Amino acid sequence: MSETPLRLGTRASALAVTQSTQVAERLTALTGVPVELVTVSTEGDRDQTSALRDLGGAGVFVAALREAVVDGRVDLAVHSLKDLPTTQDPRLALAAVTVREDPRDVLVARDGLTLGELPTGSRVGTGSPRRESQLNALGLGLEVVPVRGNVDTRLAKVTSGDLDAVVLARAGLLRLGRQDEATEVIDPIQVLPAPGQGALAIECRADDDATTRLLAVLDDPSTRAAVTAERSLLATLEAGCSAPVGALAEVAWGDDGDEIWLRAVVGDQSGAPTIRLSAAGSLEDAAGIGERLAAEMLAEGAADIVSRSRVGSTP
Ligand SMILES: NCc1[nH]cc(CCC(=O)O)c1CC(=O)O
Repeated sequence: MSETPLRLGTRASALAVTQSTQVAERLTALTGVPVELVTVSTEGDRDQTSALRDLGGAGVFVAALREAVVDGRVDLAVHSLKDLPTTQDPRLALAAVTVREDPRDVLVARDGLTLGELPTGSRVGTGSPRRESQLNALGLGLEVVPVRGNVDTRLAKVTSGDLDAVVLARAGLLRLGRQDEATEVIDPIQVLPAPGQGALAIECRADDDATTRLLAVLDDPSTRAAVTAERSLLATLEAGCSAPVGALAEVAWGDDGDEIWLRAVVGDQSGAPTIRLSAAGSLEDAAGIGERLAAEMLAEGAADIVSRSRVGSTP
């Protein structure tokens, strides 16, 4: 092919490279346009010791990639949608939301154990306030231990005996071909995933019409509607990725066409009761469903919980 390749910016982690490669190959297969990967290093990758919330949340992974797109070093970037802030950067277009992978969390425990089989006092690793609060709410007496690092580092903590278990996104394990290491797929009735979990977001410059049009072939409208409901809930709660908020929207065929069913949880790390609610509506009203459910949660006291989880003074 003689065409100039599109430059796709990616982080260097195994998961980022895998998902960027999968998107690049699919884009080339569907459009014939060649794509080359360009590695961009981010503060979240360089600093492995600080807790994520001290670095400013998972948004640090996204910021450096976005800068590379904005200043033209690359033409597009692939993000895990759950890591994207809910405020859209006006310099960028969310050109595609890919078909969602399994959005659920999994447990990877020693000796093939499930959550219900882990003895009281078991050490379960997660750096996510959302996972921590929901695990605590199960009342199993688990000790939640903060962990950071890429998927491989976290899995190694179980193999080495450092931890009894870790909780991870199933989507990440599936993309890396390591899904068989999970010992339980956690039912969302127990632990709701992060808004956007399992979907990929593809961004390009807002003024780059040619790339925007090209990337549209990767967009999945029903995934986009589901994550729109989840992310509008998160935005209305004024919560970010470091808040103990889980949400899952599912699209199903109903009497009046496609319908969205949205479930959400606002948990509390200090042991206050969690708030769990759900709502349903039409696909076209995805954003409205999220906003109204968030308003209901705020009326039940979610505002206090969310504001206590905020990083420093950032809004
Ligand atoms: N928190 C980091 C992160 N961001 C995206 C994924 C992979 C899953 C996805 O694409 O949603 C992960 C790993 C994890 O949570 O286990």
